[in-house]
Amino acid sequence: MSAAEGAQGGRLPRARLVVLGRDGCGKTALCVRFLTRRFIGEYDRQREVTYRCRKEVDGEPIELEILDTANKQVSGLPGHAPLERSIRWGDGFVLIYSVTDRGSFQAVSRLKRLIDHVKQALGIPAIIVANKCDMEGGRVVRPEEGQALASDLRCGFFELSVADGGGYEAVEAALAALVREVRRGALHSRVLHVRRALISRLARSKTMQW
Ligand SMILES: Nc1nc2c(ncn2[C@@H]2O[C@H](COP(=O)(O)OP(=O)(O)OP(=O)(O)O)[C@@H](O)[C@H]2O)c(=O)[nH]1
Repeated sequence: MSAAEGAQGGRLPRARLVVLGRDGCGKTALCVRFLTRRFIGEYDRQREVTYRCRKEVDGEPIELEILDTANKQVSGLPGHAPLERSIRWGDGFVLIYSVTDRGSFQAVSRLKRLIDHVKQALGIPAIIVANKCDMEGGRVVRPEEGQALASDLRCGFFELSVADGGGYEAVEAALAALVREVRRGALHSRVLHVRRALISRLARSKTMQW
């Protein structure tokens, strides 16, 4: 796991985050907002892009790689090979939908199931972001529905607008929560690793005594 590897190898800890969601829900806008603090209205992007940046979360520096997946991948659900490759690569996941698009909301459960399936594990760090809450007039997904889905899937939940004045702070808070989860997961696997090593060493020394 990259966050753990970095800490042990003396390099800056790293985490790989993957942004997943239906086309047009604001994946690129979210990434660009996080990286540049700006909201840029239109993008012409067909392929996935990986962004790299250094940030501080809770006063500790971290190197982030953020994969902005292409919409083609998500509409190809389930079992689309490039999407599965992206999921295998990631340590933590942003599942984003637009509150103005029920289809994007429905895609979140399918994406989460795919993550659990590809990773063959439960409790993979993931957050749900309900985007475009500035478009109250066009809202078709209520905040309670998003909250209920997040509790069901055991994910953090953030309703925000990437476009709004406070968009940067909201996106930063959401991604910081995800980084914390990734760090917790990395710590947990380090503890398990040490525990396994100790048990096997103990077993070996007992064998020698006999
Ligand atoms: N009003 C409003 N518009 C937004 C918001 N976030 C993104 N948009 C707009 O929604 C459209 C789609 O945003 P993108 O970031 O390209 O969405 P995407 O999920 O990357 O789309 P694909 O690349 O097609 O998968 C753009 O016109 C954005 O300007 C938001 O919070 N509020």
